[in-house]
Amino acid sequence: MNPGSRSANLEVAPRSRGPKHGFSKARSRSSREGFPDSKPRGEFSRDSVPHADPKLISSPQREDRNPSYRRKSRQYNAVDERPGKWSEERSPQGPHETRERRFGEGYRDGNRHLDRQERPQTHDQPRPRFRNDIPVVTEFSESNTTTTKQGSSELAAQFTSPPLMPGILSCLTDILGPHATPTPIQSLSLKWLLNDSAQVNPEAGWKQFLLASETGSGKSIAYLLPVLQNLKQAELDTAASPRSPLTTSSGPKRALNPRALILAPTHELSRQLAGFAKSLLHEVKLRVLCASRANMKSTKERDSTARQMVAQFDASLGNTGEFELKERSGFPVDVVVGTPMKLLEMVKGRGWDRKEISKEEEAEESELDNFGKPRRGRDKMVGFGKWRSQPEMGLANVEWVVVDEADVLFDPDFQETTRQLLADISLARGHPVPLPTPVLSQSSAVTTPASVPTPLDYPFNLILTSATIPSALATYLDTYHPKLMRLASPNLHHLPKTLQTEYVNWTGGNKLADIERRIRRVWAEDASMAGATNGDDGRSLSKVLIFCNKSSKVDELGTYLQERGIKNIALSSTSDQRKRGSNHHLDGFLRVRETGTKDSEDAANVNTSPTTPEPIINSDPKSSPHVMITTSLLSRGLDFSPSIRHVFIVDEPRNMIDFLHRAGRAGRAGERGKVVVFGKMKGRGSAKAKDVRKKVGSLVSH
Ligand SMILES: Nc1ncnc2c1ncn2[C@@H]1O[C@H](COP(=O)(O)OP(=O)(O)OP(=O)(O)O)[C@@H](O)[C@H]1O
Repeated sequence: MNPGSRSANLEVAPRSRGPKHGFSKARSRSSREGFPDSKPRGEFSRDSVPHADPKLISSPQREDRNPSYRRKSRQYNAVDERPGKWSEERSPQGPHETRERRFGEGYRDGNRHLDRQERPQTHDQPRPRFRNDIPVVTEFSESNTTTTKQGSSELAAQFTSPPLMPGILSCLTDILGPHATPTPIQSLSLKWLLNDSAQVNPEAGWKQFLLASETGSGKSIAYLLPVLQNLKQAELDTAASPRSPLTTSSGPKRALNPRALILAPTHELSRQLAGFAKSLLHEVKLRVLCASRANMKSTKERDSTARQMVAQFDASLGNTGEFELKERSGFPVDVVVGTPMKLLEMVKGRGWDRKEISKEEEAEESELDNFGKPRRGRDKMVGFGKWRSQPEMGLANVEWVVVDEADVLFDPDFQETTRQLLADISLARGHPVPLPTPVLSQSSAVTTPASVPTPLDYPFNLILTSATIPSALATYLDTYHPKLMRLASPNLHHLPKTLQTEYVNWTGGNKLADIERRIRRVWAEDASMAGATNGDDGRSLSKVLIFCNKSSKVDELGTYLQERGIKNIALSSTSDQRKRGSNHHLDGFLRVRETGTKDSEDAANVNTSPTTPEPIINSDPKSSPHVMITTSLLSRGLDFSPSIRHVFIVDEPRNMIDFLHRAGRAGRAGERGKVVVFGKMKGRGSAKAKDVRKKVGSLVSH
């Protein structure tokens, strides 16, 4: 810990003196691509923003000081928020339902809560009011933030200090290029997680960390490097007594006994993370499995077992022999990536969360669901024993757990599942922890303080990552993880520095036509830029990612653009493409890596060398989709291609957290990007619209 620390467990990386964003290589590439440097309309002057005190994120003084804002505020009134505008997002099912909606169509990934939103809703009950604005953390305030002047010298400026294993380092170099340097959050992670001497909890030996940094700042590498290196090192250390997952004393034998779990809110993100982890392991050969239900080629998901999953996983590797089965009876998978609900299903057996009912009840209930509708699919399976499958995964070997997008997975609606899994791991490892009953509310209070909550000391290393720390997560961490070491980048809770902001006014006519016009303008600018720089005939037309609040709007906009010759992919939680068992529905939009490795069914994104600009394949928007329309479903964690240089926010952001994540799908890894916020300039709701704009402005990096 730095001598100058005011807080015992929080460190913020010092501001880099090098490239502003810590992505030197990527930045030079984006410069080559000639992204316009001019300051966009509606952007606040970065100079007017005081340095990195997150408390000032919503500073009301900013626009007063900024003449640009006063001028622009006459032009843009941002967005309409008439009472009842969000009525479709409000749910008669109570706060659970409401929050599922608010977090973007719910992340329906094997998470039972999330399926509820798909059920028919009645509209005769009072609708709960939304809290429009979840404050973007006051947690990292000056009072407990260390600016680490002394600490800066201790932070890694290279990936070689502290040393990475040669195999991991060479894969990392393949991915990022030879000149890549760690981003601030990676420097912190290398210092605190990789360096064994930096034990935070020496008595217990288990580490608890939060990695918090803005979108696209490399949090995946920040946690993957220490986790993978540690796993490999442990394997080497026990080489004399070979690892034998099936011989653990506690718990029954399982096909899978991973040593690390990575939890993510969607299976799309799980696949991408699994693929990324694999790309770091070509040489050190640890085995990563993405436990995504949709991975299975079989449509009968009930028939899928861990054994089948591993078999398919092997098949997807093309029989390269890269990951050999070490024991005929077992599958030495080291890392399993998946949604908490999917992993729980593998641990407890599918159907573990269904209630047991009597035969009479069964007869009564089997035909109709709670809403009186005929049961279909999985919901039809009632009655213990008929639908419950055998557990497939053991947890006794788990020594590392990463909770990616921790603010979602510890959100009051999802934390029950996440914490159940963490408690199960603890139990399997012989150190049960209490499963706390109270769920923390959004406010800083505990809703049902049955007893004084006891801090959770899990018997494994726990890493939480997030680009945003809502107050609910801050409260949760304060309550249950007081010893957790918080590592934060200085740009936390701001938009990436390379992301510009632009406001577009609705013309007052057809909003869909306004959106179409703005898309065409993007391509016109691209074409003229390409023409001006290298005579390119428009091959470098960029792609546009559009976020709506509702599935119905996604479909409507998709159809409208399609009819006007703009091919697009409209994707919401209910889209059939999501069920196909791969990330192919995101093809052309996710970042592609160029090592020749096949993008396998279970998410293996291949490596890319940043020295080679990403190829623009079939860049005609008439023949291949250049527009993706979606909801917040795809706003979390996904590493979108640098060819997405524009994110359109066409519906009023539900809160600034959601906004940061949506906007952050562009401007990643030092690439230039632009977030275009559509809004209504005049008429009702202008006060709130100004408020939205003010808040967005205060997220701009300085
Ligand atoms: N040190 C680095 N130099 C250059 N590029 C990097 C570096 N670290 C990571 N990247 C690249 O940055 C991109 C974004 O990384 P990543 O997805 O881990 O960001 P993130 O912080 O997890 O974002 P989000 O909050 O949206 O999940 C990836 O393509 C990754 O390869």
